[in-house]
Amino acid sequence: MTEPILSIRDLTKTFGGVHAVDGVSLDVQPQETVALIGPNGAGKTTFYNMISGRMTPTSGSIHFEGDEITGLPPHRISRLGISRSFQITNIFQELSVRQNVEVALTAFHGKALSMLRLASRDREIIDEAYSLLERLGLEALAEQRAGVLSYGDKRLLEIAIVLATRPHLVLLDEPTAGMTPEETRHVTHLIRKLADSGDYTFLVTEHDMSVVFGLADRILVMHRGQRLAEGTPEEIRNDPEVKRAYLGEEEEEAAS
Ligand SMILES: Nc1ncnc2c1ncn2[C@@H]1O[C@H](COP(=O)(O)OP(=O)(O)OP(=O)(O)O)[C@@H](O)[C@H]1O
Repeated sequence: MTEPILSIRDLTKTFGGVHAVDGVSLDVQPQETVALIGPNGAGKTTFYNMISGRMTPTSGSIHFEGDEITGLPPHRISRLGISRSFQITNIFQELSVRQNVEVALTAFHGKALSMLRLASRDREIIDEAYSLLERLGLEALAEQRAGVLSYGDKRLLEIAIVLATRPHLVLLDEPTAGMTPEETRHVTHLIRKLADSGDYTFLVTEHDMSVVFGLADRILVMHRGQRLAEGTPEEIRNDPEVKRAYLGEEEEEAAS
């Protein structure tokens, strides 16, 4: 068996008396797509924030590619190869779709981030930008101003920008949140293709179960900060405890 790319042991975060994440362990193998799911307040965001360095764990450890990264600041973690896609916060609205990816690639390749550099039209960067846009199905929109893209296409551009930094592990935060059903299907299909290419390892949080079951090789279910279950989509779909946790949530909502 290969070494996990990400290895998390007994990760815990408490806020006062609240155990937001309570002793959760997880291994992610290279090229795997793992989904992290759970009802509202399960601790998913806190778990993610600890991996990306936005929050320091109360206890437990996180190893990435064999090195301990527990408690490192976000910029160090990102430099080591973990990238997190936020909801369209990295996009330069006034630049074209292509230029947005070129800026990310230029920064990644350590070249001077000037418009002059962009204007010089470095062949390597142009080719790589087009290849990324093609992988995200955005090549026809390459010359559009990013600000006029649909919400779904902006989220795809955000993923292209994240991939431009050649991350070894990509954290996708609800990649289809706020999308129409058609956009959701399209984005799920594209991420599945990226995952199937074997070039990426994904850790995904998502509320939409059709997306989770369409994407994940393995699913970790959290509930009230703890690990409730872990398994293949099939195992999770049929797990009575998982059903109960989600049904319980619906019953609570119905009663309130
Ligand atoms: N900064 C904080 N201070 C205090 N409590 C917090 C803080 N962040 C999260 N919590 C609590 O920790 C628990 C887990 O929250 P978290 O946001 O991680 O859950 P989640 O699974 O991401 O939920 P959702 O699906 O609703 O986004 C909740 O009870 C929440 O109120």
